[in-house]
Amino acid sequence: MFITANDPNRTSWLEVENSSDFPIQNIPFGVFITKDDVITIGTRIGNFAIDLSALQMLGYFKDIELTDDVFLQDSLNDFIAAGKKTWRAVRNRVAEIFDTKNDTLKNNQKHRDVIIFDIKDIEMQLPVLIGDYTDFYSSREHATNVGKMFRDPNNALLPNWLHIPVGYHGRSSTVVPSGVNIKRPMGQTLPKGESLPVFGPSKRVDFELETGFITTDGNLMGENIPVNQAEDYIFGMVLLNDWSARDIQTWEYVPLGPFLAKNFGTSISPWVVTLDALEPFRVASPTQNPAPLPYLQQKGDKAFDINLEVYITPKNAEGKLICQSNFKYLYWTMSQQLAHHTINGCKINSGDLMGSGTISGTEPTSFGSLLELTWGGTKPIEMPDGSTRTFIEDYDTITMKGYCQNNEIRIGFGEVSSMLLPATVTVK
Ligand SMILES: O=C(O)/C=C/C(=O)CC(=O)CC(=O)O
Ligand SMILES: [Ca+2]
Ligand SMILES: [Mg+2]
Repeated sequence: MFITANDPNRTSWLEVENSSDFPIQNIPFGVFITKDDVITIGTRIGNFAIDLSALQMLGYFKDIELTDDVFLQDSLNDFIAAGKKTWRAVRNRVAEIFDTKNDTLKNNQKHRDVIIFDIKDIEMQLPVLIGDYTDFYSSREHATNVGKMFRDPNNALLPNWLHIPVGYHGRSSTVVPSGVNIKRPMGQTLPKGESLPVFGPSKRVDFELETGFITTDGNLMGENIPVNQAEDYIFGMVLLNDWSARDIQTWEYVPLGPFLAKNFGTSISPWVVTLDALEPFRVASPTQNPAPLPYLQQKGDKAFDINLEVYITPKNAEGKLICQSNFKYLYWTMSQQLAHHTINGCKINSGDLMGSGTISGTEPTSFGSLLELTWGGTKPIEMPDGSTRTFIEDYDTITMKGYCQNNEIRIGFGEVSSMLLPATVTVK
């Protein structure tokens, strides 16, 4: 089916500012609650949230094969399970309904009243019920920087890294949407020069600039998803902040990898931007040398040109843009990550979340974590209020933004923005 929703010349009868991340060509999916406490699946155009369950009930999706109440849900899981043809049909239809040339809904005030909400009048929720969360480690620059600091500056990249999209299984219970604040974790750390650990609040809380992709059911247990079909099983992408406690991490990670340093909070942006919407921004990923094993060899361009930004904002003070990176820098693609994840027969479900791994580029201003930006805390960042940062302070807000832009359209993700709260000691 043709992706008519991507027509760059289409305009909407809903007002959309030029700088908006959500023109009529985006049509992301999310879950929101209205002032009347109705929870529903919706989309967004400009600063308007659109209730898809109301559109379905009022007959606007009549000829699309959909189960009853598929949008009157508190998660996207069932809709995602319906598969790519259905997502595409719904996006195409939403584009038609809100097209300037179509005045059916435009002229029906009764329908408009129950379908369209000002974005200020709704509250975004976690878009999916996340069964499993996996986090990859796919930026060569990030892996090299961390390897230099944590291990051996002369052999920064471990020998498996150029052959395997390395990852670890994370924890879905603490994945939260933008706006939910994160508490500084307590834990064990090994003070410098000591041989015994101490217990207390982490002193090195960090962010990791990542994106995440959300899957649909693609395989049975014991089967794999081939690399060149993997995109059929990717519903869409979000921005992701993998909050990380570096002091807890360095002490605990040997030999099984991150554990408590990374499962106290993972924040995601609430609107899932479909791969279909990102199609105009498809680009090549970095050349891979050595060539990966055949099951990881992909045909065609599998990366997307997504500009990424990170801001740090102290309480009641001016914020600062501290990182500018791009999704296209990643060495391993989402297709390779999904193919690798399933090559042993691991089952992927509708609503699983896969983190890209920290997205760093070659320039120091493109490093995707404070660990790298301040080089292990040795190069503090100056803030507009005169204070400095090595790691995140209590009441700092971390905001990540992401958008694609060409000379015709802008497709964005909005933001993921959350504050770090002080630790509370719950263990006596
Ligand atoms: O190299 C290590 O020991 C650990 C690296 C990380 O902290 C990275 C991680 O969570 C994966 C990523 O975001 O790239
Ligand atoms: Ca990470
Ligand atoms: Mg995390």
